[in-house]
Amino acid sequence: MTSTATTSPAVTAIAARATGVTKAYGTGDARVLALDDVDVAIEAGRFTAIMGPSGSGKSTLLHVLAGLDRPSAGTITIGDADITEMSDKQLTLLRRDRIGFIFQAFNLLPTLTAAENIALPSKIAGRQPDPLWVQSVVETVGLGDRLSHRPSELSGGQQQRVAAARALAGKPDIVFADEPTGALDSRSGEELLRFLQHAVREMNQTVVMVTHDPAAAAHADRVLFLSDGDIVDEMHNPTSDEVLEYMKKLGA
Ligand SMILES: Nc1ncnc2c1ncn2[C@@H]1O[C@H](COP(=O)(O)OP(=O)(O)OP(=O)(O)O)[C@@H](O)[C@H]1O
Repeated sequence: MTSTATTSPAVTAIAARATGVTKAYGTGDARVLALDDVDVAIEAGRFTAIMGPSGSGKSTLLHVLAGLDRPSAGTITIGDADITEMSDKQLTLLRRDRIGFIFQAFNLLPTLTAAENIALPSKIAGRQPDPLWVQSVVETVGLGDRLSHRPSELSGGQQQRVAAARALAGKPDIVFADEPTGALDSRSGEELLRFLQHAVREMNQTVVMVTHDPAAAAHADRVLFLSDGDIVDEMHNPTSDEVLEYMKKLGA
């Protein structure tokens, strides 16, 4: 017997969506199709990891979703906004006001303290961040008395946690992280991933992370697998071993 809808499916808000997204680089013989007709919805309040072999299109997908690069075809929405319709200026403002970024290189300003680095994006935007929110981000990131230190006085792991706190301080609609643990030792990487996990589970943030590391991907709620420019599969609440096995199947 097939059961008809006795319970309605949970309605999940979509933080970002790609529809029919293609990204080509170069022309003629040198043309590379980095993304080939990708459709994906990134759910709000969840931690999504993007994995795939080298050259499969992970960074390109992250960059077009985040409005750092424009697709050759297809549409990207952030919340209700179609960012592919936006002018460069509108896109810059959207990135500034609604998106948080964490890159492999921490990109902190060396002359500012950790606390000043965290506050900088809001300051540039002329916004007064919610002090209680910033306090909870800073407490969770566990930097304690290091907040008054400059980046050169912090370990790589501490610097990346400052960068993560900076990305979250403005309470963005979505945070994009490109290989955020790539330059960290495994213990520092684990601390950063726990912080991102906490930001999603306890603070209802939305995080999308590209990673090469199955152990990092296992911190996510959902892992998307890319191969040759398209999403070929996904896993929910995976273990590191399950992700590793699947990556072997993809020939990575
Ligand atoms: N600016 C560019 N110009 C030309 N080709 C590019 C450019 N950026 C990426 N590509 C090509 O697009 C494809 C996808 O690249 P992308 O960097 O998105 O893959 P990736 O999965 O993130 O790779 P990796 O894991 O090695 O970082 C590759 O073939 C790459 O060489």
